[in-house]
Amino acid sequence: MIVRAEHWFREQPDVIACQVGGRSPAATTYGELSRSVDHAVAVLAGAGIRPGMRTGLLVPPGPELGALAVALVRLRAVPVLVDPGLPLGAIKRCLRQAALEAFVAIPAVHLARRLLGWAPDVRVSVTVPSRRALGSAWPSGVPARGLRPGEPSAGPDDLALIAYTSGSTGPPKGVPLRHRHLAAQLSLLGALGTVEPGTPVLSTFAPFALGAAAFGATVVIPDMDPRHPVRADPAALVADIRRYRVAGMFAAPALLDRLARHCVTHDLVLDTLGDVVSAGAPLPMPVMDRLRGCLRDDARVLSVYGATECMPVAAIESRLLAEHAAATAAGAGTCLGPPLPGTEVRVIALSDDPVERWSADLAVPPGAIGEIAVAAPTVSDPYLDDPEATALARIRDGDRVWHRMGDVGRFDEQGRLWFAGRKSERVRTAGGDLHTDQVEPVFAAVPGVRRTALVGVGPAGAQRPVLVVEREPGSRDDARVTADVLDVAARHPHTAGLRDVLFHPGFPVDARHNSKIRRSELARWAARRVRPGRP
Ligand SMILES: Nc1ncnc2c1ncn2[C@@H]1O[C@H](COP(=O)(O)OP(=O)(O)OP(=O)(O)O)[C@@H](O)[C@H]1O
Repeated sequence: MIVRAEHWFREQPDVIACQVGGRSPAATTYGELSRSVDHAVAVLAGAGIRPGMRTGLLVPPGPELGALAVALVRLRAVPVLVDPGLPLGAIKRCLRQAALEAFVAIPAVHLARRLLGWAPDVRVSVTVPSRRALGSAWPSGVPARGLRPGEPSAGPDDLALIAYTSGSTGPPKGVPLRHRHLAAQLSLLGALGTVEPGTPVLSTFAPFALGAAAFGATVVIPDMDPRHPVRADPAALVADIRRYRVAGMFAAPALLDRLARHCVTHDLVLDTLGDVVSAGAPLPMPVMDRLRGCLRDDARVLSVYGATECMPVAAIESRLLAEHAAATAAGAGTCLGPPLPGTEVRVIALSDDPVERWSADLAVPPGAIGEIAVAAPTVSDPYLDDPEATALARIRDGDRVWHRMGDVGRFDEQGRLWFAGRKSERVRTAGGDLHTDQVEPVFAAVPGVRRTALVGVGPAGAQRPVLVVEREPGSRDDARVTADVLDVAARHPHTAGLRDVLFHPGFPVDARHNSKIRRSELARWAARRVRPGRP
């Protein structure tokens, strides 16, 4: 990754690497970024950052973050990236688990660290002034000492960074990624053809922005609070997309929906956008349709499937997704597309127990539903300091390792993978398991329904399925929506047993993408409103 970024410093010094959008725009070229990296290397090394040091990096998206990330990698330190939108207690837990030795952050984060007792063992602390150019605003008086000539750069097996899962089904888990994992991610991202040198790409997710810079793109950073991506102002996003002639965009489904709704209301077409990448959760069919309506006819919308532990696994373009719309609406799940090159996917029997070693009898018959398992060069190291979670997620197979995605899915006859829901969120009724993504899309077209979440109330094996509905703003009354939902439910064998419909004002969602519904939380909420078991 570092090698690739350095390549663009030399190759296209005058091309804009980072364009901060919004009301205080600022552009940084690759040449300027290169000088910022040199400066940051000198400052970080002078402050005492050494190879292998785990370094919390809590700096908002922008050229500073880019320069610091490259500088840390050049110093062979290990950046630790934590989602800023997590609850404070979860941030503390992540930082403690990472056993940080150094901390690079903006003043507000340093203040929080001191007040809340985050990362008490940190020996090196570096403050980055908020939203200012590194070169001018960096504290002076620090002994500048860069890399000594001949110092080795990071190799493929060296630890590159520590990321965290988004924590939508439990506490976030630490994911150590080596340089070879990142290289494999970038090569698959490159093959998707969405990021080109010098092309303006807008990203609402910092790691994708860093990845785009590795391709020499002009990364447009919108003025938004990274703690709440879904609250980003769609009018400001549209303004950035137009002003900087953005050709590619990365955003999670919930934010794409917000953007598309704004465009529909104001009759806008985003005619510079040729490529939109969505990831983090299924791209619901109504969202995809709405989004397509705001793009050029030849624009591509790619829904990418993967996880922090192995990204990307599969991808599907909206036209192919649309071909499966009827199947999805009938309860087949969401098509994820074929596995990407070099990524082997198998479907194994559903179980909540660890599986130590691979054996042939783990695989389900072709087409049957089970847990999605992946073996690929992108599969990360075991979880940080969490042998229990690792045992539940990894299967050894000679010199390979299978990563259990914790997702339920299947293959179709064309070798395409389908998503049925998350394993831990399946609803276990007396009549068998119900999978959330085979149920919720059935109700996507019911008037007044914005989205739904299937949850179970009661003990596993005797759970009562409850459909929780989030209404369209200003929509019809509850009784009519309920009647329509139950009417649609009665038309499909797998939903015919549904009796309970509840209305919720706003679903709890994950901190990173604000797109994954936190169904375990909704299940507790529902349990207070319906009686368990059959009436
Ligand atoms: N295109 C997609 N379609 C369907 N689901 C997706 C897609 N992209 C990502 N996901 C979901 O996101 C999951 C990966 O999310 P991530 O790595 O951010 O953490 P998480 O698994 O949600 O976190 P935790 O394990 O802490 O709950 C996948 O396993 C899958 O459930």
